[in-house]
This record gives sequence, structure tokens and C-alpha cells, in this order.
Amino acid sequence: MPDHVTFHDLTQTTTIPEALLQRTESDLSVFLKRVTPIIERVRTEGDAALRHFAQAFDQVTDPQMSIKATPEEFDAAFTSIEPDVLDAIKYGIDNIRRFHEAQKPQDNWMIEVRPGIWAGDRNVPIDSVACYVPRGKGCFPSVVNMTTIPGKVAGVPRLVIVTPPSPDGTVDAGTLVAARLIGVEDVYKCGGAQAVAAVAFGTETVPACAKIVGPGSPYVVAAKRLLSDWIDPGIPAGPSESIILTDDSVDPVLAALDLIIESEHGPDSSAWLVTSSRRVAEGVIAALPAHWAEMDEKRAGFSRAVLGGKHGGVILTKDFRAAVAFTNAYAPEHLEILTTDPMADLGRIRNAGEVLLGTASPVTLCNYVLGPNAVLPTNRAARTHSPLSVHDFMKRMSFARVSPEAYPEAARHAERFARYENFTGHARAVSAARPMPKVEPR
Ligand SMILES: NC(=O)c1ccc[n+]([C@@H]2O[C@H](COP(=O)([O-])OP(=O)(O)OC[C@H]3O[C@@H](n4cnc5c(N)ncnc54)[C@H](O)[C@@H]3O)[C@@H](O)[C@H]2O)c1
Ligand SMILES: N[C@H](CO)Cc1c[nH]c[nH+]1
Ligand SMILES: [Zn+2]
Repeated sequence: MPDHVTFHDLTQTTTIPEALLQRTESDLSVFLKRVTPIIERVRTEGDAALRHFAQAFDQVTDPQMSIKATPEEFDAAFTSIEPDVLDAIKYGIDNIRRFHEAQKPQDNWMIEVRPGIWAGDRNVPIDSVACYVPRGKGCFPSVVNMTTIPGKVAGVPRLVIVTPPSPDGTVDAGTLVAARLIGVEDVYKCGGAQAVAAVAFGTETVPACAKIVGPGSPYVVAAKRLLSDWIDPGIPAGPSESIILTDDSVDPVLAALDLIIESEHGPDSSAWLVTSSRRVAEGVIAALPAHWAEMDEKRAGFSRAVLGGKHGGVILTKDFRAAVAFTNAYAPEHLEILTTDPMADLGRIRNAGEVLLGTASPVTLCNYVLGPNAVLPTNRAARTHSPLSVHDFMKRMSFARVSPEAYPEAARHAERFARYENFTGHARAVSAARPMPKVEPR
């Protein structure tokens, strides 16, 4: 593949071309069409459909593949994993758990809204959540960590993993090791749209869940969208994307290295270097081929496809303010700020899933081990959504209790509201006499 890099010179304009804000996910129409019959087949045929699609899409050869990973498969995974990989998984788990434990909200809060009226929120874990761990173009024990740890910290009683099987019908060893270390042993071998349908409807083997979280290919994203009446699809998390935002202070060879990080996920990823420096823009373009030459061939091919295509490359802006404006309009999943004062520039960022500050905090670190969650909103959803967190595995219920002394005034105002809205049933309920037990907050 040629070493072409897409380059947009926006130095003569402050208008952001709409095309530069697009991602693969921006038009899901093809995927929505393709996954519709898959979903229907899982709904009507259950496990048999999962086995069929494992053969069709994951090249599984055994038509009798067990859909649930067995304890023996977990044991075998621990035997095969290399010790330093095990250490890395444990280091990641430790940091990610610390971060998410600090994030957990208190069980309840309550205030006395006015004398005798107590009200608050109660935080409770969701009953059942499925964690999607991708397997199409790689294996992702890191996604096990990022999805199941906040679920465990939240206290979700039924936390399961769905992940595509390998052709030999097994689950990636790192995925099983991470899952067992975190305390999740319900791992089901199904991926893509069929996995989303399985946890939405339930099959003979796979339990129906209230929610699904985790990133996936556009097939997964499309299925989540179609099944959102059946299962809560969580934050939108599709193909990975990043912006490396720089001024003139950075070494272009280093900036090029970091631009490659998210571009190597697959040809459906997006990755832009956005800079106000022509020196950096030209230097990055010049530095990329040497980096690609050092990489795994398949990954270099993905990176070349992204950085030489419609969804990635180098953007040169009129000044740093315009570079920041582009970044906020794009709302990237991952943002790296490589400037003289990244901490000060953080205050200018309004839309990004995560922001990594300075040359010692490349995206790779946060993808795996720093603690914050790397499952982040994609496709501009960072304008309104936040990173995956303990909160995504919990919900709030509000509660209130009123004392006999506070009741008459509240009832009088509520009755007046009810009569204005012509709700006579509501009004009668607060005008009738009612027993007044003595209540105190506990
Ligand atoms: N946000 C994150 O934390 C994060 C982490 C890792 C990966 N990602 C992103 O998640 C995505 C993972 O995608 P992936 O492909 O590697 O794995 P995936 O598991 O999401 O998708 C693979 C599945 O897609 C289905 N599929 C493949 N071809 C199909 C076809 N022609 N028709 C119907 N279904 C088909 C198959 O069922 C297969 O099992 C990537 O885009 C990556 O960038 C995000
Ligand atoms: N960059 C991904 C989130 O977009 C996370 C990841 C896992 N492994 C490698 N990268
Ligand atoms: Zn990544």
C-alpha cells in the first residue's frame, strides 16, 4: 500500500468542512440492513443461530461448540498465559479498580428540602449487564478490565461477557484470565449482532440482560440501535478514534508515533493530527512511513488505510484557536494534547471522551493501565456522553417522606396544581383526611 497521507490545509478558512467530522459509523444504513436478519434468526432459533453465525462469521469449525466457556477452558487459559502478560493484566486491574472505587457514588443521600420534607436519591446496581468484548480484528483482555471492573464495583448481581469465539471454538486466553481475576465466570462465545440479540432476547444458554456495554464493530453498533427497545444499549462506543492536538512545540516524530496508535485498530477507525504548526504537519507526514515500516504488517496496513483515507490524516489550521475549535466540533473519543502547557489547554476542551496531557501520557497508557475507562463515546457522542463508569452500571431512584406538620402546606399547593391541570383524582387524594403517623428521618 502507498505511503500517502491525507492532508487538509485549513489555514485560509475558519469554516469546518462537514466531511471532516464524519466517521465510518456516521452512516450505518448498510450495517442496519445486514444485521436485521441476524437478529431475527437469534430471536427465533436461539443457540442454534449462535452456532450457525459462529461458523459463518468467526470461522468456527465445530458445529457443536459449547456456547458457554467451561471451567476447564479458564484453567487452560491460566496455564497458557505468559507470566509478564499476567502481571500486566493484574497491574491494569489494580489501577482500574482503584479509579472506579473512588468513582462509586454513596448508597443514599438525603436533604431536608424544607422543615418536615425529606427527599433524596438511592443508588442501586442494575440487575444484569452484558459486557461486549470484541474479537474481530484483535483480542481485548483490556476491554474485559474496562467493562467488568466498574460493573463489579457497582455490585451488579449478574455480570456476563459476550465475545466472538476463535476459529477453534475457544475464547482468547487473556480474556478468560482477566475475567476470572475480576470474578466473572459467565463468558458466552458469541459476537457481532448475534451477541447483542442473544443478550437482548435470551437463548437456551445465554441469559437475557437489562443492559449491554462495551465497544464493537459497526455490526455491534447497528444491532444495539435496532434492539434498544429490548435492551439498554449503553453509551455509543464504536470504532476507535483519536485526535492528536499540537502547537509548534512538539517533535513531529513523536506526534506521528501517537497518531498511529488508534489508527491501527482497523480500516474503520479515525485518527487526525490537528495542528497550528506547518512544521509539525509536514514533519508528521514525513515521519509516518518510517514508523509503519517497523510495525506488524496487518496493523501498518490498517493505519495506512485510515491516515490516507477519508477519516484520518493531518489537518493544518490557521492558528491554535482554530485547532481547538476543530477538536471541540469533532468531539473525539481519545484526545492527546501535545503543547507547551497541556494542563492550561485542557480548560479549552469541551468535547472529548478522554484527554491525555503531554508527551508522557500517550493514548496507549490509558487504553490499558492508568485507571480511567477506555470505553468512550465515539462518533461525536462525546458532545453529550461520558466515559463508561460505575454510574453506567447503577441507577438512581428518588425517595421522599413528609411529616404531619409539613403536610398541610405541601398538600394545599399540590391540590392547587392538580386542579389547574384538571386532575381531580390527584386533587381529591390530597384534600381527603389521611392518617398522619409520626415520622423521623433514620
Ligand atoms: N472503545 C473501546 O474501548 C474499544 C476497544 C477495542 C476496540 N474498539 C473498537 O471496536 C471495534 C471492534 O471491532 P472488531 O471487528 O475488531 O470486533 P467485533 O467483535 O466488534 O466484531 C466482530 C464480529 O462482527 C461480526 N461480523 C463480521 N463480519 C460480518 C458480516 N459481514 N456480517 C455480519 N456480521 C459480521 C461477526 O459476528 C464478528 O464476530 C473496532 O472498530 C475497534 O476500533 C473499541
Ligand atoms: N483504543 C481502544 C478504545 O478506543 C482501547 C484499546 C484496547 N486495546 C487497544 N486499544
Ligand atoms: Zn486502542
